[in-house]
Amino acid sequence: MDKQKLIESLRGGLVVSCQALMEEPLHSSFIMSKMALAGQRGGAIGIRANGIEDIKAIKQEVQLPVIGIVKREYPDSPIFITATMKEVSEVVEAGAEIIAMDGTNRVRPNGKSLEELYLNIRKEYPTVLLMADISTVEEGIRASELGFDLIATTLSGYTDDTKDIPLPNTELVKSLSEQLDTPIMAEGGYWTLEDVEQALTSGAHGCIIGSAITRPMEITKRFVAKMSKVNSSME
Ligand SMILES: CC(=O)N[C@H](C=O)[C@@H](O)[C@H](O)[C@H](O)COP(=O)(O)O
Repeated sequence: MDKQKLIESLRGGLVVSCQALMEEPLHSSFIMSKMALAGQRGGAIGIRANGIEDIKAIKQEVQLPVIGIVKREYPDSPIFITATMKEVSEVVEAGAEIIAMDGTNRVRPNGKSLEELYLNIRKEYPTVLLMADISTVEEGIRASELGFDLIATTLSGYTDDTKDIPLPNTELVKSLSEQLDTPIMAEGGYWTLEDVEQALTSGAHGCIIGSAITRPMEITKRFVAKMSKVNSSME
């Protein structure tokens, strides 16, 4: 599929993020591939996944385009989503159609700038689609100026500058989609049907949902918290 067709195929649709890190109960490429299959059968138009093994397992199980990342922590930087060329190469090698990477203005590993990494990727892999995971309007604008194909609001709420902003941040979606032609994917903290309606009416190109669909421990916690509250109010 060519770049434009792939971007168009995401319009108005749901991407299911299938991720379980080492410390999570569902950590397993097999389980993630079945989560992806459930997403595909449910009508999702794409899958977001972390790590070579998960991406490969998912690509064997579903026919949907995959937005790939590699989460890895570095001692000299807070950036953990596809932070360097090493992770980019891993995502490409795993066969993901779209590479998502941190697009914030924070210090990157080895002191590299976002622009340096971006240019390097375009040189090495001229045909891949690139998604910038950003946290603020300024970062979204910068990512668009650099030439990213897609922007996602993934990191709003997860950086020092945005940690107090309530999620989902549909204001960020609205502001970016009003100012930019680059498609904006709503991602981060979407839990309800009203949230996705708000994302689309705010101009989102599509919506990426993880925890509310693929993290049963988090879903359980949410119900338990609500029930505890109700229980205490009835005492
Ligand atoms: C901040 C961060 O590390 N976000 C990650 C990015 O890939 C995932 O852990 C999230 O699940 C994903 O962004 C979807 O968001 P939510 O699970 O809230 O629907």
